[in-house]
Amino acid sequence: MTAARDLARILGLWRSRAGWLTVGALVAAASALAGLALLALAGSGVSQGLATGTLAAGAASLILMRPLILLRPLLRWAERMATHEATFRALADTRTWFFRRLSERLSAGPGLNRSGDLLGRLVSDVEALDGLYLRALVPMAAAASVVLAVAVILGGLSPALAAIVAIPLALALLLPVLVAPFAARAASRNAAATGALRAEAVEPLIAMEDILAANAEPRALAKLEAAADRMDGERRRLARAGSLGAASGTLLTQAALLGALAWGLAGGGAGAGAVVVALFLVLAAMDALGALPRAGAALALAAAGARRLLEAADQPIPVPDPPASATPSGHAIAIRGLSFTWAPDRSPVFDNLSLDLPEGARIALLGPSGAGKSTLAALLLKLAAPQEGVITLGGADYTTLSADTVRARIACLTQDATLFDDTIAANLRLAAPDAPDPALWDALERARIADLVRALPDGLETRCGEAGARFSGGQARRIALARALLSPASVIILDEPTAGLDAATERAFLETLDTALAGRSAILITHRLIGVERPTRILRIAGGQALPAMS
Ligand SMILES: Nc1ncnc2c1ncn2[C@@H]1O[C@H](COP(=O)(O)OP(=O)(O)OP(=O)(O)O)[C@@H](O)[C@H]1O
Repeated sequence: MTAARDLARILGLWRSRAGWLTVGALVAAASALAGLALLALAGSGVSQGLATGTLAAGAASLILMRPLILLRPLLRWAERMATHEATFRALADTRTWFFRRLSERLSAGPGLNRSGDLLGRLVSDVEALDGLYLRALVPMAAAASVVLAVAVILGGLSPALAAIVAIPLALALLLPVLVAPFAARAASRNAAATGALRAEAVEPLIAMEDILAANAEPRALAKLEAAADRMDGERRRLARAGSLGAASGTLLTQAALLGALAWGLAGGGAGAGAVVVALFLVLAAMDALGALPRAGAALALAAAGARRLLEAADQPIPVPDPPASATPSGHAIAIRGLSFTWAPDRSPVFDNLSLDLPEGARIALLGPSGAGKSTLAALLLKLAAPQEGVITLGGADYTTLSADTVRARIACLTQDATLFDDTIAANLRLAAPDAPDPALWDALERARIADLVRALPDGLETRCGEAGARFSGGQARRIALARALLSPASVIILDEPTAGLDAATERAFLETLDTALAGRSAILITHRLIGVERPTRILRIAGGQALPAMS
């Protein structure tokens, strides 16, 4: 039941592709019917030959067969083209939809899932959905039209013969829905095992240096092998359900074949000619029905994929947007009576915290590790929402502001800011897509990294490597800092901006903080001040409160 509901929701996502999907199914049905017509004509030719003692009597059928002989491969080709085109479009839509849903849900908070598992959902679970259309719905539509045509053709010759042949064939049509529940458990475990395998592979690959340094390679490999074994086991179980379906399909088509023969031998009314036609029709139907047992496993796999996608996509949004955003007047920030905990079973990070950041102010926020400095940044960026208290930006309550509105006014250099595997210019333009090159150089100058970039043969076009691997930690941090400084936002949060910088560069950057942040408000999150930052206020986060502090 849940499976049917999940699959119906996925089909709902594909609504805008209904045209392509319907054309694909219709062409597939036409192609199957052309195959049926070909063998029906062959059967009728042979039966006329049998009746007159010479195959020449079937010449009329042969003439009719000629266009079909050309049409059939043409329809097959068109079927492949149309069904695959429809699938590619529907799956592309699903991926975009899923990615958007994830981006709304994973911005902060306790990790929903391991990244490798989420990657699995985005790739293999979405791919499993192609089976819903390509391997289940399309073959089922084609087979149903063939069985219907067999019943109609034979019904014209003999209703009894039509019943004997069409009933087992119609039963074979039910195979996908009968096989799917048997395959469901294995399919769902297979999907989970595939996700786990990806997670076991992705995590060590991302952190390979740490794995090698700890001599933990054999352990990582053993976990990977165990996950692969689990996945293989489930795939074997799935294959068993598929073979059971295939055997039942063969049994049913043979029952139709033998039924027609037995009816003929027993001297059924319509004569040998009708039996020959019936035999040819069953042979033609076997082609279309042959795909159905696989359709059962495909349905189960698609349902398992759909469940995993919807499970992740339906997580509650940590900070829902209001239906329409208010517009802040200015960018002064005020926090009143804020209480926040990351999860109900965790101790609160803030308890009745109040804080003001007037326009143009620069607050230095100090506090021991784990005090909640980065959590405050997450709350100000609307990546998390307080359980109690009010935050306002330019006089507007955060609950009336969309995340986009807030993030257009508040930029942040997070503690673990990442560089992407693209050029330096593209990494910088994440913050300001239309910024011209001189603005990029200006931001790099302010972050004290322009000289290094200038010395690179490709300058701004130098690729950063995955997670900025091309650069040292401190260099990558300064490029990320330049990105934050490039942002046109009026409030900048700098979470440990000088982490990874040597003392001289740190001092040089902090001394120029005034120019770097000219005209903007700023929150400087740091463990310690070195005396050159010139903040307008210094606060210490401790015990869930922001208290005035001496540096
Ligand atoms: N995304 C998150 N999900 C769940 N808990 C979190 C998350 N971020 C922080 N926490 C928890 O909130 C508390 C405050 O952490 P936070 O990172 O805000 O401290 P911090 O003052 O920035 O520390 P540090 O100086 O070490 O960076 C910690 O107990 C931490 O475990």
